[in-house]
Amino acid sequence: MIEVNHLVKIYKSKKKQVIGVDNVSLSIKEGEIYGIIGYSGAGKSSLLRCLNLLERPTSGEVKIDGVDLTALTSKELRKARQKIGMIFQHFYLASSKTVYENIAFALKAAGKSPKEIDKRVKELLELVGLADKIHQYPAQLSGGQKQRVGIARALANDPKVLLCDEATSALDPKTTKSILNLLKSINKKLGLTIVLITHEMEVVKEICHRLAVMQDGKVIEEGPVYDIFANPVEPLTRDFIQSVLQFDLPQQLIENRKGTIIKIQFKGAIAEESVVSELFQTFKVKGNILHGKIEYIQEVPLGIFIMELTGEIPEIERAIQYIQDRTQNMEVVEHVA
Ligand SMILES: Nc1ncnc2c1ncn2[C@@H]1O[C@H](COP(=O)(O)OP(=O)(O)OP(=O)(O)O)[C@@H](O)[C@H]1O
Repeated sequence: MIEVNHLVKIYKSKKKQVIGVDNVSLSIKEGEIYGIIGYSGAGKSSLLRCLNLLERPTSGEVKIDGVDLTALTSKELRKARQKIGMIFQHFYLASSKTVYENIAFALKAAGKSPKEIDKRVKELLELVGLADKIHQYPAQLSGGQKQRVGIARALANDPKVLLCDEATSALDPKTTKSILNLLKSINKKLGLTIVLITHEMEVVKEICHRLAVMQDGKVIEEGPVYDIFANPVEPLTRDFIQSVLQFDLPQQLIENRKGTIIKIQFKGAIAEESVVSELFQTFKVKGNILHGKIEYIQEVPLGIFIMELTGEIPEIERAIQYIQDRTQNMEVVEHVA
């Protein structure tokens, strides 16, 4: 659906040049929600804006449905852009126009008749749950409602792709969740491909299928969200995951313990099995859970437990082997002989 090949974006001024995107190649599948995460200045906006050529890449290709956007004439590009909707952190609604007029504007620009426009605006407002706000002005709406208008406007001309530029960053957590749920349901209902940039792992965890982590203009890690949560490779990726799943115990707490401290990660179906309770039935060890959490990522459980085991050393060793065999993912944090 979206192919990005060796994309480079360099901003040049008289005095210096800044690299926004540094040789990024990506492939985003049709119907997928694809997240791009990174700290401020990592190059997320530059990359996203190159996907619809709001920024023209310095070099490289952006193909949507096999068509290289960088090779189109401006007329062809205007047409191609109708298939790529975009929503923004600060909504960018026209303050002097009603909700109806804000959405109708996008349809008028695409040459639709007044009758078609009327029908479509009403359909879109139903879809985003704002039918009762049709004649309100943006100033009369909450942030979440404004973003719903932004989404309706972006969907007006039946795009195949929706680009979301920090679409929930200006919203409180509850409103963020409701906008993410709306995006999720649109993705399912319309089969829309969604690309979103964010600096919040919580957003990624909530709705993305795949993820790219950006740093200094480069994609440093990429893959299915579950796999990245379960096995982050790069330190920056671990940092982002820590913000959602606190895996580590304070060193002071570990130092005050007398037993062997182990960290177990349960992935997928095993997270729902009774490995821990079977452990205590099978071996003469005592266990003290110091930390435990199960998160659901794409509805698949990912569990983390940090436990202190006490008892005879050979029995602890057998217990550790048992957990290792069952989970294939266990680490001894502190071994106390
Ligand atoms: N129009 C521009 N002119 C010059 N430099 C730019 C321009 N836009 C972005 N940059 C630079 O490119 C780099 C990447 O910026 P970009 O906005 O893409 O990052 P980001 O990850 O989206 O950050 P943020 O989350 O703060 O928006 C930064 O060093 C930035 O200063």
